[in-house]
Amino acid sequence: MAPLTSRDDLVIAGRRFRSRLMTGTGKYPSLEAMQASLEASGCEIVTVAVRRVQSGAPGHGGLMEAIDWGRIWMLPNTAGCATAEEAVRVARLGRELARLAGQEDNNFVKLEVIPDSRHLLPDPFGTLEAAEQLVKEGFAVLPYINADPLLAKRLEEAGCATVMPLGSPIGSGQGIRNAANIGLIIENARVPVVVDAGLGVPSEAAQAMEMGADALLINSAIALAGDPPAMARAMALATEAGRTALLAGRLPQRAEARASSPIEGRVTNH
Ligand SMILES: CC(=O)[C@@H](O)[C@H](O)COP(=O)(O)O
Repeated sequence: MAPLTSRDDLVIAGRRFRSRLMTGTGKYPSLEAMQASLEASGCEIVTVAVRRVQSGAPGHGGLMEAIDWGRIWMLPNTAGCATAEEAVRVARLGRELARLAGQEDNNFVKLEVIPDSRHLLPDPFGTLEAAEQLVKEGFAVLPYINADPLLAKRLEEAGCATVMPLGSPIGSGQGIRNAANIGLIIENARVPVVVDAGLGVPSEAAQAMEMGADALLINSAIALAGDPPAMARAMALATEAGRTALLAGRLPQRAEARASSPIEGRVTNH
């Protein structure tokens, strides 16, 4: 484990980031609230729904101009794609979007293949198929998946740059509902594990980082908070607190109490 004094960067596909909190751009009450929140979060990676930007969906007009792409690394995502074929097509458009933002060398894509509009759960088969194709095309693929340790391993073997297991369904704010499986993914992964979706409050962000997640992606909990920039800051602090605690090493849990002060030599009446 890295000593606390050394730099503790997140490295994805050879690119280094100081911040371990990624954010999104959807659901904000205004572009100004989004800008202030990105600033307050200290994030360096922001995911953008390629289809929504291209179609100028509500809240997405002016989005490209509202973000300082000199500072923020774009993570185009394939939200709205129900099949592998669609996702591959939208990923290619995402690469163009990053170029338009001046990021010529950006080959990142957050792969989402989601046929289920009610629970927004990803299709594991379509995700693997699309990931294999995109890796062949030179993308750094960050796949959004259910917390399935075997799928995570298959995606890593296929050459994905990270795996992104969901804590609970997108936008649900239910926190980490599958801690045991996320723990197994973390234990076995040789690529960064990014817990994506469902985190509702900072304590859940800290929990995921304490478990050993390498990074988090949080959108709804920030965008839909009463005060989005304040929540963005709280999430950033929690992400850092969780990471620092992990590196510090926790007190072993015990079944029985242990006195905080030494009991030898104390003055007693008996
Ligand atoms: C923005 C994004 O790419 C999603 O994966 C998702 O929206 C994140 O989940 P929450 O909105 O639940 O944080």
